[in-house]
Amino acid sequence: MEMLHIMTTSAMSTALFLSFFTFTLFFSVFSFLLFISRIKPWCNCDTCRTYLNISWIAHFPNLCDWYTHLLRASPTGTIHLHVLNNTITSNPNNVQHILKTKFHNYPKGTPFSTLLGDLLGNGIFNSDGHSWQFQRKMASLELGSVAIRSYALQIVNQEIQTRLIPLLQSVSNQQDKLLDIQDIFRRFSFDIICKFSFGMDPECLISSLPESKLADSFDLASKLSAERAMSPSPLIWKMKRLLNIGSEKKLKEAIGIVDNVAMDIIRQRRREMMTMASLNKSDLLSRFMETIEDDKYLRDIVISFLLAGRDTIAAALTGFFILLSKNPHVGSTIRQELERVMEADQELPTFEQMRSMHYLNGALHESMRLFPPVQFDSKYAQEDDVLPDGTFVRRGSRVTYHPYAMGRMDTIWGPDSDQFRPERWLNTDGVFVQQCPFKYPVFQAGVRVCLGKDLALMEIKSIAAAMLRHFDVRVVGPNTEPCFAPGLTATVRGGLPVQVTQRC
Ligand code: HEM
Repeated sequence: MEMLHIMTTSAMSTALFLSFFTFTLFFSVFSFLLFISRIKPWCNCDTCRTYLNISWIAHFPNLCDWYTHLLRASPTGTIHLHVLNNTITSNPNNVQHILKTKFHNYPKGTPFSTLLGDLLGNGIFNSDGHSWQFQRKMASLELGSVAIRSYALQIVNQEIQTRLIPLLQSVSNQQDKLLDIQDIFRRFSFDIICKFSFGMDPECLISSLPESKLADSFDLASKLSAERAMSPSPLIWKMKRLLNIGSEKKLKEAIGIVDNVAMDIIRQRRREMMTMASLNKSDLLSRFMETIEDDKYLRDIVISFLLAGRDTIAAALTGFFILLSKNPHVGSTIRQELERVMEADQELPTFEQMRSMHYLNGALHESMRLFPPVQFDSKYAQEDDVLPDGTFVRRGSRVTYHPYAMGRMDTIWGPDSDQFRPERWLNTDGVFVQQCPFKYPVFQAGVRVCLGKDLALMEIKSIAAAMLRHFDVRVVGPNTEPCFAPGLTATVRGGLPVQVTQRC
């Protein structure tokens, strides 16, 4: 009887496995046919051919430079990559249409959320509809509060004073000592965003510059998730994930490490909250914990913040120092402003002082115009639509707005669009004037505009002020015309070596 039971169970498992396998196979073939019927992998037009045989590389350092060239030449500021089923636009009216007027027709969509789903789960960055609305409401309340802004300023200042400045001092005035400043900014911003989100210090910027298992696993997981998008068909990475092989195996392991750290912190915080009723922590996790009971959901929310607030800041600072190195007069003008606004013995600016640094603000906005941290961003059309420039968008197709190209369009910024000119952002009284966000969607724009913009600008201004007051930073080597590595945010391939000299 026992034997019969075991045999029946085993036969049932085999049958189940076979049905699952057959279903997966049929589903895969069906999806593949659907996929090739929607996109045109065989398109022979000039643009698609150049994309497929990568011949753009002979003339442009980066894919985004080639797109910029095509978008500049297009009378509507819009192009179509048939093989990717992707409409790419640099037209501000189209951007306003996608991000605001017809927002509901252009969600992130399942193709995007599936790519990042294993890492981000249902976090704000990766969700649409009710889940997104709920998180957006909560996050904007929290991020808008005075308490959290002061907490953020306090952790930024502490990291600058106790880690960044001592580290730069230790390498300064040594002709043969080069520092990868991009790596330093990534370490800095990872420490900050972990403290801000989890109340946990990963100590990435301590003087020995240690390897951090969490930072490395998080990097690897973001990189491999983004690389899924480069796979010729989603079926390939999905199959690798099913079989747990190659890059998907590595991705699973990296996410496992991130998950373990995150869940340990969450459990530990719950215990602290239960045992110490008066525990008064200011980080986002503690604040969200008061409303959300599901620990997995909490993990997803906080991990989205790590992604949103880490590489973006490092990319913004890296671009800024590349441009300062080529335009030293801008650095001198910022220093004059710092001297005017701050006390002689003052280490770091206050919120009020930052608000009155109009030239610095202009210089930062100008550098993100030329080197936006998020170079492009895609949505998926839910229904057929026509963009304001007359471009037809088919249901289910991808639509991309391109801040990198938009920052380099003469039609938007005038014939000197390729020049780094902070004055562009100032009125005749020298006061900073915001540009239309649909012309400058560096922080996105419209309904899903970045929630961390003010915090980001505070962090970047604090670091820029501290570094410019104390040091001269000179980029060494060819990276003043950077080559970017593929990924979700702009990362200079091979890092950014600089020489640091302490100012008297
Ligand atoms: C220079 C720095 C930053 C830039 C350029 C930037 C840019 C962006 C962009 C382009 C998006 C839209 C992404 C998308 O929907 O695919 C976004 C969303 C978001 N950002 Fe930022 N960001 C920066 C810093 C930060 C920081 C420091 C935080 C958090 C403390 C943050 C929090 C968020 C959040 C929560 C969203 C999602 C908003 C939503 O979907 O409703 N960002 N950001």
